[in-house]
Amino acid sequence: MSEAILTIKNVSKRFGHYQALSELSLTVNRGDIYGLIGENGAGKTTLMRLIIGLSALHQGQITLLGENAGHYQQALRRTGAIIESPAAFPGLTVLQNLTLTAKQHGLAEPDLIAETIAFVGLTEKTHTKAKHLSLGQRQRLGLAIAILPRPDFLILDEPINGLDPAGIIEFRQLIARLNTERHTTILIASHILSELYQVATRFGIIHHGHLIKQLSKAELDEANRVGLMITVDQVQLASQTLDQAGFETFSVLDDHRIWLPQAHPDTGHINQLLVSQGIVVTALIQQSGSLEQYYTTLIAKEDNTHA
Ligand SMILES: Nc1ncnc2c1ncn2[C@@H]1O[C@H](COP(=O)(O)OP(=O)(O)OP(=O)(O)O)[C@@H](O)[C@H]1O
Repeated sequence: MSEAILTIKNVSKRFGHYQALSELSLTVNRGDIYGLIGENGAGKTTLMRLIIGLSALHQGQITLLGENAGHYQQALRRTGAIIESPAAFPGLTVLQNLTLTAKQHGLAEPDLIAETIAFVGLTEKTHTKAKHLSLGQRQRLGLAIAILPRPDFLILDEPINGLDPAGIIEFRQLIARLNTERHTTILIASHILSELYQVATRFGIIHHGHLIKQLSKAELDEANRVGLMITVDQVQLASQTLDQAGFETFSVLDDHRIWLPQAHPDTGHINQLLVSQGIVVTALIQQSGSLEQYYTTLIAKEDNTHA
């Protein structure tokens, strides 16, 4: 069973008469890259601020790394966050900023700072003041500050806002490496859904302060009918061949077509496999919807229901 790193149960938050979050529940499991999606003002930042105790929780329950909000002892030490803007001091160099963070956390390992600077690709900028870094470099310095104490859990609010395409790809790769190499569980909010799709393993969609959907990437792909459509002359034989080759889930749609759900980058291999059995393959077509399409359709349905 998956271990929950963050559990949010029935959390509501009001600002005066304004209901920013309503009875919101979600779970982030160890190893997830959990993508939080929602339009401007949906409540993502409000939720992130509640999680790390920047804002007081009055209704509902938040459990972070086994401790309840309001009674955190170790949970915040094990959590890194970039919420709103990165925490670097503009007049300090990259090295000075990280030295300060190390002191604040009582970290004395001599190689940790240089390793972290290298991890985010800022070695050449070690002695450059934060205010002289480009936006992308400043974002990476913010990330370095957040990950220096090697947190188990990382919260990132719109970390790629304003970055150029190359900067976005670099940042996405850093997030993926943190997750695979350092096993960091990550909660990330972003409006750039095509990027979020590429990095996240689960998604939560917030709309007007409600969580309207939580789903895994596989469920999203299934809902979007992401998969491979194969058209052949002998559907029976093709089905047996795929079965024997270990393809577990596929459906025979009619006399000629087989549907393999989820993305299959190995179309060449599948083609070869079928052709080697004397099957004529007339088409192998990858079909894909997008997270953006899924999200806009869901929001439109939701708004219609409540119109
Ligand atoms: N301190 C506050 N006082 C009053 N209203 C607030 C406060 N903080 C947030 N809000 C309101 O709560 C709603 C949710 O804001 P929040 O910043 O969480 O949205 P968001 O999903 O992060 O949006 P964005 O994508 O624009 O960052 C907004 O309507 C905002 O104006």
